[in-house]
Amino acid sequence: MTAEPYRPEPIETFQSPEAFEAMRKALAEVRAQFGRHYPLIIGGERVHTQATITSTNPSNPSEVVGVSAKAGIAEADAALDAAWRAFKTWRDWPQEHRSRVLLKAAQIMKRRQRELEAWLVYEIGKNWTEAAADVAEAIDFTRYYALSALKYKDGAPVVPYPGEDNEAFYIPLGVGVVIAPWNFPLAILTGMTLAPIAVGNCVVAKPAEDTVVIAAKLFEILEEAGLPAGVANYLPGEGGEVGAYLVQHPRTRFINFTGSLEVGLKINESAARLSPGQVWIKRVFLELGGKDGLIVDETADIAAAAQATVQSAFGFQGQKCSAASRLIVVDGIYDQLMEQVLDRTESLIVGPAEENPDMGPVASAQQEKTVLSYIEIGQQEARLALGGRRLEGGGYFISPTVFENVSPDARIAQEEIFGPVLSVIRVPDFDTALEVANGTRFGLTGGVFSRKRERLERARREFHVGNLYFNRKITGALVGVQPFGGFNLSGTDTKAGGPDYLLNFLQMKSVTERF
Ligand SMILES: NC(=O)c1ccc[n+]([C@@H]2O[C@H](COP(=O)([O-])OP(=O)(O)OC[C@H]3O[C@@H](n4cnc5c(N)ncnc54)[C@H](O)[C@@H]3O)[C@@H](O)[C@H]2O)c1
Ligand SMILES: N[C@@H](CCC=O)C(=O)O
Repeated sequence: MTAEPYRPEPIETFQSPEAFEAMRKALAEVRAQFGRHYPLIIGGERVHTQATITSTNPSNPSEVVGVSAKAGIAEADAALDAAWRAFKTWRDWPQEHRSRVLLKAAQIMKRRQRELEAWLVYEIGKNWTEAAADVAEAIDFTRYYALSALKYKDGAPVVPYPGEDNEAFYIPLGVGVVIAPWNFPLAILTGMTLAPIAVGNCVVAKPAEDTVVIAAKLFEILEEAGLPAGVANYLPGEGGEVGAYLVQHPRTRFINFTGSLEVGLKINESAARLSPGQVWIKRVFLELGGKDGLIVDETADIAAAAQATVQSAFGFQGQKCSAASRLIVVDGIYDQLMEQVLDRTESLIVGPAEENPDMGPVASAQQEKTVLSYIEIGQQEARLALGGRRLEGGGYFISPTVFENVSPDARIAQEEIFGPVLSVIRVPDFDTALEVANGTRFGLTGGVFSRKRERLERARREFHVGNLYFNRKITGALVGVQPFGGFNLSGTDTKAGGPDYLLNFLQMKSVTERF
C-alpha cells in the first residue's frame, strides 16, 4: 500500500478570494438542503422512527437544519447486534485493507471540505475558520489512525526462549459505544469512531443531540468509502436514555466518551457494574471538561500574551474544553496586559456564523441559559470588566465577558462554564501563579507566557495538565503533533491523536508452541 506520510492539514483562513467564494457557494448549497430527514443507519439499513430529533441553527433557531430519527432501546439492541455481526469479518480484514478504507474516507472529506464546513457553520455556529479547523482535524484523525494502525499488524517483539516458538500479537476488543459531544461534532466523533474501527473493532455511535446532521454526513462518507455495513452504526438518541442503555449493556465491550465531567462520572460508574451475562471488564475512555489556566508573568511579551488570551478564551465562543477560562496575571504587568486584553476583546464582532464574525452564537438555548447563569454568579463574586450581556438578534448571542478581581476559589474560577467568560486572577508572583493554575480539580490544558527559562522549565515539570503550551494560545492541538487529553478530573488522559491511542482498542494475545 502506498500512502503519503501523515502531515496535518493546513487550516483555511479564507483570505484568498477563491476560498472565500467557494465557502459562500457551499453555504448557499447547504442552506438549500435544510430540513432534510436523516434515518438511523443500523447494519447498513436506513431505519426511520416515529420519534425524531430536530437540529436548529443557533444563529437563527427558527431555522431547521435537519431532522434525524431518534433511537430507542429496540434500535440500540439492533445496532449492537449488527455491529457484532459485522465484527465477525471486519476483525479479520488485513490491516492494509482496513486502512485503505479510512484513507479513502479522508479523501472524500477533503473533496467535501467546504460543504462540511458549511454544515458546521449552520448547525453549531462555528465561524468559517473554526469550522475549517474542525474539518481539518477530522481529516487528520482519519489519516493518522489509518497509518498508525499499520504499526500493530505484525504484533510485538518477544524475547526468544529455547525449545519454544513464542509470539505476541494484537487483536481488537469487539464492539464499543462511541458517545460524542456537540462542540467538535465532526472531528471528535470521527476520531472516536475511526480509531477503534481502524484496528478491527465495530462501533455504535451516538452523536450529540444538537449535531445530528453533521454526524449523518460522516456516516454517508464512511459508506461511500466502502466501510462494510454494520462496522459503524449511526444511532442518534437521547444521552440519558439510549446512551445510558448502551453503556450498561452486557454486550458493550468498551465505551469511548467525550463530554462533561458529570456525565463521564455516571458512565464510569455504570460501566464498572457487571450486567447479567457480561463476560468482560469494560474499557472506559473518558475525555472530560477543563478549567484551563493561562499564566502571564512580568517578563512576558505582553502583546503576544494578550492576543493568545483572547484567541484561547473566545475562539468558538469559549466552547472548547481547551479554552482559557482563567487568566492568571503576575502583578507587575497587570495593568498593561489587561488594557490590551480588554481592547482586543471589545473589538470582537459577534454575529450570525454564516457572516463569518469573530464569534458566532453559543450552541443552544441550554448553553445560553448556563452561560448567563454563570455571568450572574460572576457579578456577585467579582468585578465585571466587560460584556456580561445577551446581545440583540435572533440567535444565542452573548458578548465576550471578562471578570476581574476573581478569587482563585470563586465558582467562576473553579467550575467549567464552557462559554465566552474569562476570569482574571491577579497574583503577586510566579510561585503563586503556578499554585493557582494547579488549584482546580481539572487538568486539561494550560499555558505560560514568560521569557524566563527556569520558569518555563519549572512549569514543564509542575504545571499538572495533559497539554501545556508556552508563549502561544492554549487551544488548537494538532493530531499527531500535540496528543490531546487531560489529567485529574479532565479524564483518563487517553491522548487522542497520539502515538499510543490505538492500543486502547487492542488486546495482546501471547501464543507459545513447544517444539
Ligand atoms: N477532554 C476533551 O477532549 C473534550 C473535548 C470536547 C468536549 N469536552 C467536554 O464536553 C463537554 C461539552 O459537551 P456536551 O455538552 O455535549 O457534554 P455532555 O456530557 O452533556 O454530552 C456528551 C454526550 O453524552 C451524552 N449523554 C448525556 N447523558 C448521558 C448518559 N447519562 N449516559 C450516556 N450518554 C449521555 C449526550 O447525549 C452527548 O452525546 C464539556 O464539558 C467539554 O469540556 C471535552
Ligand atoms: N482539541 C481541541 C479541543 C477539544 C475540546 O473541546 C483543542 O486543542 O483546542
